[in-house]
This record gives sequence, structure tokens and C-alpha cells, in this order.
Amino acid sequence: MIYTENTIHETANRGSIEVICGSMFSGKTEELLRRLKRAKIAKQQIEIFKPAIDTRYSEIEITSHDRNSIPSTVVEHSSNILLLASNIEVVAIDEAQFFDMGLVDVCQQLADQGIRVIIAGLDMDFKRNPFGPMPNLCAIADDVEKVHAICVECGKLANYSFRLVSTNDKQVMLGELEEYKPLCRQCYIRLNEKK
Ligand SMILES: Nc1ncnc2c1ncn2[C@@H]1O[C@H](COP(=O)(O)OP(=O)(O)O)[C@@H](O)[C@H]1O
Ligand SMILES: Cc1cn([C@H]2C[C@H](O)[C@@H](COP(=O)(O)O)O2)c(=O)[nH]c1=O
Ligand SMILES: [Zn+2]
Repeated sequence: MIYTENTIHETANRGSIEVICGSMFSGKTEELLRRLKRAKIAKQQIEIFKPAIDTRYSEIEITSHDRNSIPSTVVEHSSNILLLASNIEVVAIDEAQFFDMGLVDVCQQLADQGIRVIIAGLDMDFKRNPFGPMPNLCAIADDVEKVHAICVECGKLANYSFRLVSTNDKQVMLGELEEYKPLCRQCYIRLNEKK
């Protein structure tokens, strides 16, 4: 489903929290970029943050799997975002699952200051467990958009990110199509049993 614009942040300078979540390849970054493009057209002051851990495509840009990108500020800790977001109307955060739990309070504080906060991140890890601060961010959000990839096994909507590398069991492991594939429930269960 295409995100239907919420008129609250379009018409008034009111703070809000929007979350875009889903599996890998579900279009989270593209949806984030789309919303930022519109904010730019509206001449709003925007600032984009990503966690220092995610350097897959670029050290300094947010980049989608289709290589669309926008410059961003890399931060080590969520508290840095508060310091860097003065005089900003829209704060965007990509790969939010990699941030510390402090991100939840940071986003609440920013929204309370009247800032529109847009967050994109994985809702679940490869084991289908909630990932980092994402469940708490969904809980405090004004709006949550769950986007879906296409299951590479059967073509249905995919909810899960299946890890292809069985030697690494750690929650954090950066990767792309070589390391992960998006799957629907049935295909995830089937492939997991084969492991
Ligand atoms: N199985 C798939 N399902 C959907 N999109 C896919 C798939 N594999 C590759 N893609 C590509 O990934 C793009 C989405 O990339 P991106 O926004 O970076 O996703 P995310 O941030 O959710 O990982 C799609 O537009 C599509 O071109
Ligand atoms: C499922 C899962 C993913 N990761 C990593 C793999 C990628 O580097 C990012 C997700 O990027 P995307 O923009 O959503 O495609 O997260 C991980 O570390 N652990 C996992 O369980
Ligand atoms: Zn499937």
C-alpha cells in the first residue's frame, strides 16, 4: 500500500513521529527518501542521520538497494542526534534498528519540540525477534507504515529477512542479497527447517 499523506504534518508545525518498518528489500529507504524529497520541495529544513555501523554502500549517504541516495550525518549514539537537530523541521533516521534504546526518548523529545521525525528500520531480525528500539518506536509513533518485499521463493508478500549465512548467529551482521533473502511466512518456515 502506498503511504497516504498525513495532513497533520503537512498543514501545521506540529511534532510527530512516523515509522516505516518491514523486512530487508521492502522499500523502507525508498519510502524515507520519497518523504524527504517532498519535505525538501516544501522548503523544510531537514537533517538525516544513520548509525555509524551501517557503511555498506557509503560512509556518508543513505542509499537504497536501487542506489538512490541522499547525504546523511553518521552518528555513534542516539544522544548525538539531539545535539545536531537544532533549527531543523524534519529529522530522518535510517537503519534505526542499529541504534541504542536511547533513540526512543530522543525521538519523543524531538517531536515534543515540534519536529517531524521519520524513522526507517527493520522491525525484526533474521530470527524474527523484534530488533533494537524498533518495537518501542512503533509504540510511541503517530503513524506506522509496514512495507513488504516480495518473497523470492514464491512471489507473495515477504515479512521476514532470512539469513543465508548459517555460520554467523549474531544479531548484527551487515549484508545484502548474498547474505539475506526476503521470504513470506510459509517459505521462511520451510527454509528454516531445512537449515
Ligand atoms: N525481493 C524483493 N522485493 C522487493 N524489492 C526488491 C527485492 N529485491 C530487490 N529489491 C529492490 O529493493 C528496492 C527497495 O530497496 P530499499 O528501499 O533500500 O529497501 P529496504 O530499505 O527496505 O531494505 C526495491 O525497489 C527493489 O528494486
Ligand atoms: C535481518 C538482519 C539484517 N541485518 C542487517 C543487514 C543489513 O546490513 C541491514 C538491513 O538493511 P536494509 O536497508 O533493511 O536492507 O541490517 C542484521 O544485522 N541482522 C539481521 O538479523
Ligand atoms: Zn514465499
